[in-house]
Amino acid sequence: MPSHRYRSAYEKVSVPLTDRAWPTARLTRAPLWVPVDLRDGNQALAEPMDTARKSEMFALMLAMGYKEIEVGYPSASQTDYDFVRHLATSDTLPEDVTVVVFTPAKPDLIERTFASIEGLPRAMVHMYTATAPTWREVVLGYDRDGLRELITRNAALVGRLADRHRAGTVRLQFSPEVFNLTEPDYVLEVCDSLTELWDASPDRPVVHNLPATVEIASPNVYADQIEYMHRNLARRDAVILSVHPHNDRGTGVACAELAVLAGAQRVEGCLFGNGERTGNVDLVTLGLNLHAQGVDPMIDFSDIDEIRRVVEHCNRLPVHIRHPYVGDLVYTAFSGTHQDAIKKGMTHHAAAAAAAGVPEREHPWNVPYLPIDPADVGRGYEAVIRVNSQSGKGGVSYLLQTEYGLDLPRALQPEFSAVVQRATDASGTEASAGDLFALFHATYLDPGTDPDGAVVLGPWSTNEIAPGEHECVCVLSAVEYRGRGNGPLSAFIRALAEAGLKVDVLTYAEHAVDSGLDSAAVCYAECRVDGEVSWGVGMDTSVLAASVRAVLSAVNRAAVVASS
Ligand SMILES: CC(=O)SCCNC(=O)CCNC(=O)[C@H](O)C(C)(C)COP(=O)(O)OP(=O)(O)OC[C@H]1O[C@@H](n2cnc3c(N)ncnc32)[C@H](O)[C@@H]1OP(=O)(O)O
Ligand SMILES: CC(C)C(=O)C(=O)O
Ligand SMILES: [Mg+2]
Repeated sequence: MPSHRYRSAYEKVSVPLTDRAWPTARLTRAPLWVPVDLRDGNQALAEPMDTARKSEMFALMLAMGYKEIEVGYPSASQTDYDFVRHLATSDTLPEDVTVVVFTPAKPDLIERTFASIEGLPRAMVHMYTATAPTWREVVLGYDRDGLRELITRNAALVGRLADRHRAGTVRLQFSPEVFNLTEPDYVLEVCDSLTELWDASPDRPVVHNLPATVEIASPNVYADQIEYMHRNLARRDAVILSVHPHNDRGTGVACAELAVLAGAQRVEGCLFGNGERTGNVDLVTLGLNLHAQGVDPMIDFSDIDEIRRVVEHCNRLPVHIRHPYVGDLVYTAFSGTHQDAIKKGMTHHAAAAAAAGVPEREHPWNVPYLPIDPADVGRGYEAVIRVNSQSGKGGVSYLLQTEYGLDLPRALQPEFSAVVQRATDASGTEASAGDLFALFHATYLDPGTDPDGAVVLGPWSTNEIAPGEHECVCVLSAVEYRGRGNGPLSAFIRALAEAGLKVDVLTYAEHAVDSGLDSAAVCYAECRVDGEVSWGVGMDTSVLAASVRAVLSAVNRAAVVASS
């Protein structure tokens, strides 16, 4: 790899900060969130959104609770211009929502931008110019002074046009694009001059938005850059310090979080991280990271699948199945030890909530391997555990319990899990809950084994012939037998002995499959049959019939176990 062609970030940016405070700060409340999907996300799409898709995405953002939304670059395209006009003329903008429009520092484009917002009750005009050395010299063709002069000249125009609108209805924002590669003293100089020019005050604050336009350094470097600005910006109480991370190094979320620790009050990003190249920072992950720390993100993520559906439709891009908080697989465990821990954690959670007398949805969440309760974002538990050849007894028994009401005794779980493992190893595929039940049925409830060797139960009955003495009469493989015992099941076991089958019941368990009088009972019996130990299971609406079938199942399975 020709790594020598690249320079360390520490050589490119040097921040004069030594006593940084961000490492010990805490995230205690949500910053102001500004989705920029309709501008930055949109400019990165192969097929930019038309008015219908823009409207759908905008409606989603309103429903989620965003209060500032960047809606476009109206001087760049007719679609964006028309969308802003639509908002200005439709009179549907909620009173607590401000739209942001984006413009470069070019007089004709600034004027068109202001034309687009005519009639809007509130708007923020966001002017940007790249300030980093390579952009100054190679792209724009200015030195430091020349570029500052261009910025202030165009900012003055922005200020004059804003003043022509009804007082206080237009707020102003500036972004020194590629802030993260710009000399800190130069950014301060430029931002401070605009704060003064626009006469910002605490009740009319300016937004200075400091983008990591192309992420080039580890998040601690960005945090240092933001803390330096936070401490040194003039009229700090008249400035809203905003950040705009991209994700080129895959650390956009970390940059945003550390930037907030370092003093940022506002974060721009996109839903599920759409945006130029590797994307803008993901506002959904940021919001739900706060939620998972006990901090209200002030955004409604309670139906995350619907949010994803709208975003995928509007962007015409899929969200990855492993995307944090929303991917199809992010609340799913395939591996055995994770499933075991989740099953125990869920059971413990339900019991702890019941003991505390609160609904499960209100009780503090502490389930291994699941950072949040999937129900918080509208996801069900059914997909939490899925079974393949990497799975163990915990997952298999969890699915049989949650989907079919079968509470397998602990000692039976490893045996059935081995049966599942053989099947999934052989198929190489996942086994659904339905597949598991079919396998369970075929293994225990209807073994359908060697018809010659199997004991077939014909008509049978039991009677209490004297207090505490029961008789069983049964047909076993077409021959009638009788047996007596102190209960109906022991009478049946004696009848089996008459047929030459010596059976001892070692473990016995039973439960109703559902609640209610008509519910089926399931019985599990671990038996020693002529020296061979095996499990049998029976299911019937009568508990006695289920127990007789369980013992017979153990008898027939013992023959299979002995011959295998
Ligand atoms: C980091 C960001 O996301 S920045 C936003 C980028 N978004 C977009 O570019 C999407 C929309 N853009 C467009 O549709 C077009 O670029 C337009 C309509 C705005 C302009 O198109 P054109 O007039 O054809 O210019 P083009 O984009 O090719 O070139 C940019 C020109 O503006 C200059 N420029 C670029 N940014 C700025 C700025 N912020 N302020 C002032 N001038 C700028 C460049 O130096 C270049 O000038 P030159 O023609 O003298 O060399
Ligand atoms: C805020 C603007 C200029 C931007 O999208 C960026 O720098 O990434
Ligand atoms: Mg950007």
